[in-house]
Amino acid sequence: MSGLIVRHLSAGYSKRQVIRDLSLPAVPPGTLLGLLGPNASGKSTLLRAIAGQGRSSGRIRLDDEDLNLLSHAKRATLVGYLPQSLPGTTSLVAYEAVMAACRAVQPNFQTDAVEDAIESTFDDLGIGHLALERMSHLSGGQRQMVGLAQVLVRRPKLLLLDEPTSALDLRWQLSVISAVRRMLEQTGAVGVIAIHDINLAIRTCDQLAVLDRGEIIASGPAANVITPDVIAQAYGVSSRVETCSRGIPFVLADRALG
Ligand SMILES: Nc1ncnc2c1ncn2[C@@H]1O[C@H](COP(=O)(O)OP(=O)(O)OP(=O)(O)O)[C@@H](O)[C@H]1O
Repeated sequence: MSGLIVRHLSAGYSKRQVIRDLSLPAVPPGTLLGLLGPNASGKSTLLRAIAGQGRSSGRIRLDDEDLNLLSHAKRATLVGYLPQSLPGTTSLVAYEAVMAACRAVQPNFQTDAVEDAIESTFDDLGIGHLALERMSHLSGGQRQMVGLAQVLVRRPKLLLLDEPTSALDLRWQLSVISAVRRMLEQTGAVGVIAIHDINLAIRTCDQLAVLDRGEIIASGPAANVITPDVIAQAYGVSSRVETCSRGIPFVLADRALG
């Protein structure tokens, strides 16, 4: 089967197992899975494990390839992973930072092809005006967008994004998510995104999975997953799930429980 399959995954750190025997719903090509869950529930640990970083065991298949059996270099060409931390404040300009990220993974890429890919990625994200700015002169949100460009430019078959909108204002959140969705639709790649904004996740992801203490407590389409019970269990919050004028559910968090 095509797309991403994650089954019976366990992952953690030297002194701490965070995820035990976790399975995700299958993520078909061209679609986006949103990972929700409270702080420390294991979202980053899960994304890192799928990216091949840190200790893990279990089955991770992408389009019939077992990612755990691939070399580090081959896996890096297929998987684009954006960690939660923002790119560093180097003296490189944004264009060079994206070029360096591209070359790190695909050193044999033709210069013309890399330049075309960088320009179209900057255009897709609407950040052409940042291309010649030094990374050290960019705001946190601007650096986050350049970090995303470093991943999207490689057109990976699997996109793993750890809170890619955490530093962005409302307009750039929408712009970035649209660029990600367009890339998935155009290339048939698969996306998994960890995100704290439940309402943004409902509107932009094809399916959701809610993590709590390293376990998936609900998964599937937003309408089935986002219920006051699931929100109370995961976040310890009393909430209402209402329906907007476009028929899309949205969450109003009322108060912390207990
Ligand atoms: N490098 C590390 N070494 C040891 N434990 C870690 C390490 N990184 C994370 N943890 C622990 O793993 C657990 C899960 O953390 P993780 O970062 O995966 O959660 P998260 O859901 O992404 O959280 P947040 O929403 O706050 O980013 C936490 O208890 C955390 O303390």
